[in-house]
Parts: sequence; structure tokens; C-alpha cells
Amino acid sequence: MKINIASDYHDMSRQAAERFYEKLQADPSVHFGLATGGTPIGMYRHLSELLASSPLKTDALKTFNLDEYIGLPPSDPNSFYSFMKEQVYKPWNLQADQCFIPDGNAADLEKECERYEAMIDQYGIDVQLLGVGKNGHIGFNEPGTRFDALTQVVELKPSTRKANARFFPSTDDVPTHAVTMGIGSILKAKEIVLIASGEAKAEAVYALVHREQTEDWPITALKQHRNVTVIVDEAAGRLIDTKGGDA
Ligand SMILES: N[C@@H]1[C@@H](O)[C@H](O)[C@@H](COP(=O)(O)O)O[C@@H]1O
Repeated sequence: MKINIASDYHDMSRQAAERFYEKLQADPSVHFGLATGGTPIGMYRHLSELLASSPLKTDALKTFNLDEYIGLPPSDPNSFYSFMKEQVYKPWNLQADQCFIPDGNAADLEKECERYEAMIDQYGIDVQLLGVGKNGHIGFNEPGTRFDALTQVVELKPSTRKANARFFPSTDDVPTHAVTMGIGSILKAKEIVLIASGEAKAEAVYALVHREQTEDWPITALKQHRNVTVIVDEAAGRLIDTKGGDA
């Protein structure tokens, strides 16, 4: 696992954006796994700027999202689809057939999970971007999730709903369930880049670097992957021993 301590949020965003930019440069038809949340916004902005001033084309790129709330129509400003449209699809000039995200309104959600997983297997994700929840969740895989779980319907922990309530009128408006790629699905990616910023994420980052694998901290599943880069700012990395380099 490679650990980069960035000086601040901006530096973390820049480093992550440059990694994804390099991947696109090397292969214009690369498949990106993408995440939502506050953390990747800076990285998406930086990558949008890089793309705007570059001759690189995005018309062969494909993106696959980790998760989506159940019960919010795509047009809802708080759906992850809306987030992606605003932060990525529009600025990167992507067409609908390049963008994949679970359908949280599917009539048969079990079938939707199978369809999404089959699609991940069919296309394959080259590089997966991850954020992390305060409790170590990745995607919406809460503590206690099996590491071999595939795309599934999950119930969100009250703490996760509370953390995400900042985007909604109130905590009660945050959906209770979501469709998420499982930890097993995430681990299928060829490369994983995890970003974390701020003191609230320090314990989860500590778990990744220093704890044994445990379902109590979903993030520790990444220890079994051979190509993980962790980019954290100083606040999120304050509990870990390594100052850069491999762990
Ligand atoms: N499903 C998303 C995760 O993919 C994200 O990593 C996490 C942290 O979000 P933030 O970056 O806003 O702290 O929030 C949500 O729960």
C-alpha cells in the first residue's frame, strides 16, 4: 500500500486528479470507478480543469459509481446521479452511455444488484476512487459487512445518515437504504485510490494502516488488494506512523 500525505485538501485533490488524468492519458478508454461525498469534489474540479486545458478526449472513457440511495428519483438534487451530473458528467462532457450508476428506483432491487455486478464483471474497473466514512465504511458498506459481499441493498447506519444529512433539509429526509457495490465488487478493481481529508477520518485511516483486517472497519478490506494508493491530508493522516512511503 502506498501512502501519500498531502499538505492539505487542495494538495490531496490535486494528487488524486493527476493520478486519474495519467490513467486517461495512458488509455483513453479507461474505466473509472467513482465515488460521491464531499471529499472527491476538489479532485473532480481539479480534473475538470486539467481536461478543459488539455487535448485529451473523454469520449471513450467509462465511469462506474459505487452506490445510489434507494427511493430518490435521479432528478432529486440529493441523488448521487445528480451529484455526478453536476461534478463529473457535465464538466467532463460525458454522454449517458458512458456513465453507469446503480438504479435506486428499480422495481426489483435484487435484480438491479445482479445486473450492476454483471456489468462490473463485463467491463472491469481499471481504477477505483474511494472516500471513507468516519466509521470506516467504503461505498455504503457499513461495519459488519462481509468482505466478499457483491452489489447489494444495505440499510444505512444512523451515524451515516446523520453525516450525510448536511446535504438534506433534515436527517429524516436522508434515505434509510441504498444500493452499493459490495466490498468484494470494489476489490475487483485493478487499482484503488483512496482519499481522505480532515480529522474526522483519522481513525479510519489509522485502521487501514495499522489494524488487522476486521469487518468492524470495512476500510481494512483494502489490505488484501495489491495496488492501493492512499492520499490523505495531514489531519486525516495524523494518527499514522508512516510519513509517506509504503506501509
Ligand atoms: N457513500 C458515500 C461514501 O462513498 C463516501 O466515502 C462517504 C464519505 O463522504 P464524505 O466524503 O462526504 O465525508 O459518504 C457516503 O457515505
